[in-house]
Amino acid sequence: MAEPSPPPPPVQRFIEYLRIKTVQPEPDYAACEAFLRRQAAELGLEVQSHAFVAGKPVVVLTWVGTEPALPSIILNSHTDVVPVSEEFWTHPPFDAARVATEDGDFKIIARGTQDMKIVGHCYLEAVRVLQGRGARLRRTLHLVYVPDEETGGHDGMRHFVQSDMFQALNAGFALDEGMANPEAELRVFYGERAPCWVRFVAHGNTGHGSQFIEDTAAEKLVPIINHLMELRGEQLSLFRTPHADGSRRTLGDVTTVNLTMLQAGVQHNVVPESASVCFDIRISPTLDYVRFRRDLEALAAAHGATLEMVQFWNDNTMTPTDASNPFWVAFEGAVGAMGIPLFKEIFPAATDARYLRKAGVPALGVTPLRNAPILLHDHNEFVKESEVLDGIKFYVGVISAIADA
Ligand SMILES: CSCC[C@H](NC=O)C(=O)O
Ligand SMILES: [Zn+2]
Ligand SMILES: [Zn+2]
Repeated sequence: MAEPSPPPPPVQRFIEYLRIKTVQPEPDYAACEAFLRRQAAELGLEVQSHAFVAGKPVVVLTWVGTEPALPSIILNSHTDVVPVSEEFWTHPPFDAARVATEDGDFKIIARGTQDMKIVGHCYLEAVRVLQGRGARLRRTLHLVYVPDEETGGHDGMRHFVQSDMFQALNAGFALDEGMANPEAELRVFYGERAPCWVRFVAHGNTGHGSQFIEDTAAEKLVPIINHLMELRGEQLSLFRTPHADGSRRTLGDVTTVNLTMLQAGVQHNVVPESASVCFDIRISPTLDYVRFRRDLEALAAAHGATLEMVQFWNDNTMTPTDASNPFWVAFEGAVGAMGIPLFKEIFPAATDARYLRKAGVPALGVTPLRNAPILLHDHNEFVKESEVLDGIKFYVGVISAIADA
């Protein structure tokens, strides 16, 4: 059989990015920064890098616009990827194998292809295309590469948005990640659900497992668990009920509740002195998060348990998707001109865009993968070569429009 032709240069560079092991919990950020600096040098972009936490750099590549006093555009992406269970992969997850498909395309198989190196890579390639055409954009572009999104952004974007370095960017609008869609529309995320990770802890009487011990730790947790499971049931029914106009509800429209950890006990015949239960709750912006938090506190108190807020995001700023937002108008126009249908949604999980929105920078979450399986955090994550090349064209159109808005 004939050797397949080598990948086109933009795909070759994508493969190079994917081979850098920026995998949690010990991402190789040094190699990643070196890669980004090489790209910036080729493209004549200015580079700023600052590690707010040792060894975890935020790298900003800047293409100055013709009107640098205007608010700038942030093109954000995280460089870290989630761990792999290598035994479930058909190809080593950091080889970035290029495998021919029957329809003449290729699969690029690697951790981070969808989440979200395709996005960070396409930003750079789009700049390369625009520069090749001799284009000049009005607004300054900042390609921002942040660490540690996958662990909540606490060591990356959280510090960055509070920094002078961020203030100096004078950002007016941002793009960040979205999610693939098995359907034909491009999903565009204009807000996110607030992550709320809670732990209820109860203490109680102990004794021999053969007795009627009263007021035990575990039984204090039972009504708490029941209450939250009831809420879960209500929200699940709501999720399955279409909107009044017949359109289906998405996860972003409802609040999900999952019991994720339970702990108690030392031995089968010993009534445990303490017990704890953890929930991963994602609060829809349709719910009042301040009141929700108070209700959880009251629930714990009513049953003699303590409540630990492991994560609580106290903001639900949404990016306007109407004529009041000139960047939305430009985005929607550019996407429409490419003949791509849009589907507006609230992101079900948490991305770094929440820090940007809270800091006052309107942000949209987009990953240019349509008619494609959702593989983020999954085994055998891949994108097709044609999707990378189409993604570059997508950002050429979108970036030109929003940078001239
Ligand atoms: C609360 S920070 C956790 C962030 C994480 N983001 C991506 O998966 C998530 O679980 O949504
Ligand atoms: Zn991501
Ligand atoms: Zn992720």
